[in-house]
Amino acid sequence: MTKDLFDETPSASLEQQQRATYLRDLLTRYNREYYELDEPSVPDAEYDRLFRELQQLEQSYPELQHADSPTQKVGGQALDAFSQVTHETPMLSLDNAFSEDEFDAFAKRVAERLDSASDVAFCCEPKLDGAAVSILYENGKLVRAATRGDGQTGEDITANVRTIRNVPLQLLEDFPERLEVRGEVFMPIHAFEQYNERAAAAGEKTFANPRNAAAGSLRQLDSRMTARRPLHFYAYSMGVVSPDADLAATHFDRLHQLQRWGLPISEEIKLVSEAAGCHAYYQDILQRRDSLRYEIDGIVLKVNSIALQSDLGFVSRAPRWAIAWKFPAQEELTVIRGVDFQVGRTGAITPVARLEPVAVGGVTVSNATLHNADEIERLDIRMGDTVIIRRAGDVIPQVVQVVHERRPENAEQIVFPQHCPVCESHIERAEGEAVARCTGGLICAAQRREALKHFASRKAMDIDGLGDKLIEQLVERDWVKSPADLYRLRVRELAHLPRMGEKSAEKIVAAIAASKETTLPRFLYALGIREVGEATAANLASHFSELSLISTADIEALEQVTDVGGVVASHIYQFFREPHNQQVIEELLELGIVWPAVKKIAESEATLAGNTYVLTGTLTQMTRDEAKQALQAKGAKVSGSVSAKTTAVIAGDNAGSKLTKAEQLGVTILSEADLIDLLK
Ligand SMILES: NC(=O)c1ccc[n+]([C@@H]2O[C@H](COP(=O)([O-])OP(=O)(O)OC[C@H]3O[C@@H](n4cnc5c(N)ncnc54)[C@H](O)[C@@H]3O)[C@@H](O)[C@H]2O)c1
Ligand SMILES: [Zn+2]
Repeated sequence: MTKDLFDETPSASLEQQQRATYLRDLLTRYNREYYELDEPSVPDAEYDRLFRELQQLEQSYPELQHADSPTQKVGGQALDAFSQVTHETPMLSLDNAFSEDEFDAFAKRVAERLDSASDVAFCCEPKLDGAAVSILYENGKLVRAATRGDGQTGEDITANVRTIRNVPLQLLEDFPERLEVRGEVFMPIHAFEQYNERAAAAGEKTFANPRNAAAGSLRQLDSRMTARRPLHFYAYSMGVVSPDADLAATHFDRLHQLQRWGLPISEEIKLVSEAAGCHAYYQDILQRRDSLRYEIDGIVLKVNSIALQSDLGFVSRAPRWAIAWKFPAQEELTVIRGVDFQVGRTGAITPVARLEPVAVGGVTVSNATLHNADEIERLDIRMGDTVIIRRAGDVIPQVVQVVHERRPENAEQIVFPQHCPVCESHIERAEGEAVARCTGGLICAAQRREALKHFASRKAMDIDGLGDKLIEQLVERDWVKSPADLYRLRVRELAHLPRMGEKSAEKIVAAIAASKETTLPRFLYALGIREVGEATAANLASHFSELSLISTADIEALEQVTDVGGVVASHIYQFFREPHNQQVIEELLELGIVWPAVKKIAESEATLAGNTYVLTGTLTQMTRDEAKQALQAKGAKVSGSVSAKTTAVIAGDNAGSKLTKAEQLGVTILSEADLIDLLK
């Protein structure tokens, strides 16, 4: 194709025309999702990039310009479900700057247009990330509130805005007869987190970010729903005001006028005397971004003089006298390349997504937590998916949602492993629990530290002087990999550790050796089997009396033990099925761990075998513990809760709810005297 040398405006290629149409359609759909449904499918950063691209195409090729292009419009349509409000003056959007250069270009344009020799003062404000509202006061009373809608027509949300606690229903003295206030409704971060936690627990819909939460809450059809959402409001400008009102001549002063009339404004608003001051403001707020109570996506800089604002005027969708200087995006698009399964210090398995590295919130992120198997299912994530990831503040990056339309064909399902990636032990997930865990508590390198601390602790093997710090040193040096290795430590080695002399090393080795003489309950407890505390360990010991009987018992047999339910029984069962755990136990026994035999009840003495008792209230002849031991010595089970399986409830003085429950279930009730008879 030959190019006409005299034609100054080149014409768009077919490809560019198609691209422009594609972008217009796509952005129109994204607008609908964002403004009308409060459910965007891509992050703002992606929207902004596509918007820019379309803007640039339209600028380079004027024939591509369209009156109904998203670049010429504000917001989205008002929903029919609300009655509509026509704005007396349009509610506009803001132009964006994404870099210092872009801000400087804006400041230069302003100066040139104003032909001003002197510096222009700017009012600097945080750009709150919520939803714009217009609130009308007549004779000081709140009479109407509306969303921005498409800028011309918004939705009547008066009832909802009335529920926002810091929006005054009545203005304070001196107010103009008629006053329209414009500002942002947003949800403070901690309120957003609390809201989501509660919604998730109740199985309700959660919001991806505080902006969607605010916009969605504001447009509830039932204002009682809005009232339950912790929304907040800050005013940022005046709309129409009675002509006779005595208004200040600058934007900054007008904001403080609003404040005097009782309207809340942000505490971060600042006046600077020239464009350079905006740079410092940007840096200052950016640095403090993560410590603010609310989310902001940038700052807004406005020419302070109202007269100069009028001189500058507007373009189709935004004023020429203001700009939004955006911060690095906190949400971005990226692709899931793989999933790693990390093992935490307590054996919890956390799936972590490996991402195509992407800049979010000012840093490059290449991992994001997926929390657990439920979360993978809830998000419906597959390998190769394009996802929105979010990194706000110091919080670990999260995957917020999958962009389903970008899923590649044959995207593979993420399979949760059956075996620990660190030690290859079996992974188990208790019923009703979100977290899956490695069962190799004794040998898993990932859990070593915690397992050893527990093993040595006072109520377990009670090893004097083997504190947390020392254990950490031993683990770091790889001297101790399992509890058995503790008994192989030598004075010579230990004495090499920093701040450890020969004397203290000797003491510790002696203390470790002394711990070999223990009791079966202590030893069981020291193994760190999930949910096996001291009491359960003691019950196990007295029920089975021998370790080999416990380690080979099936779940049914384990459930016979006092206070051992299905979940605990399966933890115990799994633990002893793990070959690594068996091996460590064998080593420990070979290294000389011993305990006095637990007296097995002779069958002739087990007169109460098969019976389950519950003790409640205060006994006078003995303590409850003594009663319990006496019953157990006769082969009975003693349980903490009453059920239909309970043989009898033994009620002392002031027995409470357990007695009531027994009565309800028709369980036999015995007195202390009956108990004494029973024990004879
Ligand atoms: N993810 C998506 O699919 C999607 C779709 C549409 C729009 N968007 C996002 O929304 C942006 C466009 O939205 P917009 O037209 O509301 O513009 P904007 O959010 O860029 O700026 C205008 C808005 O800023 C708000 N604002 C906050 N603090 C302010 C202050 N101190 N002074 C004045 N205004 C203040 C007001 O609500 C105002 O309407 C896009 O840049 C994009 O990030 C995203
Ligand atoms: Zn493991």
